[in-house]
Amino acid sequence: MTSGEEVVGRWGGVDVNFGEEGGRLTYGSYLRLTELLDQQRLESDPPAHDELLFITIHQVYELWFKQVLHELTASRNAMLNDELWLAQHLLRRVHTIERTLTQQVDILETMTPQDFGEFRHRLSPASGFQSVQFREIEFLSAAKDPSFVRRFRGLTEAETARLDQRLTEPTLWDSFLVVLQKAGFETDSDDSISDALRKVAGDRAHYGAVWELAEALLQHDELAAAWRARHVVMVERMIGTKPGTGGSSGANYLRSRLDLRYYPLLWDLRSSL
Ligand code: HEM
Ligand SMILES: N[C@@H](CC(=O)c1ccccc1NC=O)C(=O)O
Repeated sequence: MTSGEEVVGRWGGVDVNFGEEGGRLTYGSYLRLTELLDQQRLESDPPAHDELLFITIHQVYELWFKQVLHELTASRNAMLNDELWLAQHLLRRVHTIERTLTQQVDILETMTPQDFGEFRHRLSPASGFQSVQFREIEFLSAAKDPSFVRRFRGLTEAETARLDQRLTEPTLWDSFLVVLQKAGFETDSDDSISDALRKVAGDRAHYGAVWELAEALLQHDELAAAWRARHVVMVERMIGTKPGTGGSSGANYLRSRLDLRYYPLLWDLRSSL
């Protein structure tokens, strides 16, 4: 304990205090539950039964996106600092979150298209397309596309600043290239990078940590693709071929995003192994 803090109890043989100025921390105050549980406001009136589920699912997604950004940013920084074990450890945590995010679609699919139809017309022009954190994850992973920032409507200043920052800062791929350079490889062209990847893959005894990192990046890429595929099938089940509330062609637009890969050179490598 630091001096000046009041000891107000003992637990398991150790002195404990109950937070600042002796105010007792509770489960609810620590987790800010009054604020958190007061954030579900329905648009439908009279309230559509399933709208609470729809809002809850999306809010849970955004909380996990926040965590994913926290971990990916730290993993990127770890690569830049030559901390390869930490970088792959954090990526593995991200994988487990990403699997959970894809599984969550099952819960939303307990909603029928008819029940979604009760409140869907109230949502326009809002859409998942406007998820800033989702786009931050794409930018940080390596898929930087400034046109998304231009197409966003109604961004706050802080959100624009966050996206601009993600567009300028190093991606996970940039930091992986630094790892390859520090391992003695040239990375000035796709050919030299592919060459380096083949050497790493061919001598795992020597380049084990670099190989594990490459595999963890590929896994992140694969799990993002799995989410996109799961999302579009859910969309077809819910709204068929209707246009999206965000103004796109709907499932057609989403299908055009299915081939997106963050790390094409890691996929190309497969053909030469
Ligand atoms: C009933 C469930 C859902 C339907 C029918 C649906 C439908 C759509 C449609 C049609 C689009 C294309 C943009 C547009 O609106 O024009 C879209 C985009 C998107 N949705 Fe959903 N969505 C659903 C649930 C979710 C959930 C739970 C999330 C989780 C955050 C989500 C995240 C996104 C994201 C991130 C995009 C942009 C994808 C991209 O640009 O690649 N959606 N959604
Ligand atoms: N774009 C969906 C509506 C939707 O799913 C949505 C609406 C508002 C906020 C988030 C949403 N989720 C994903 O797109 C649709 O066209 O039905």
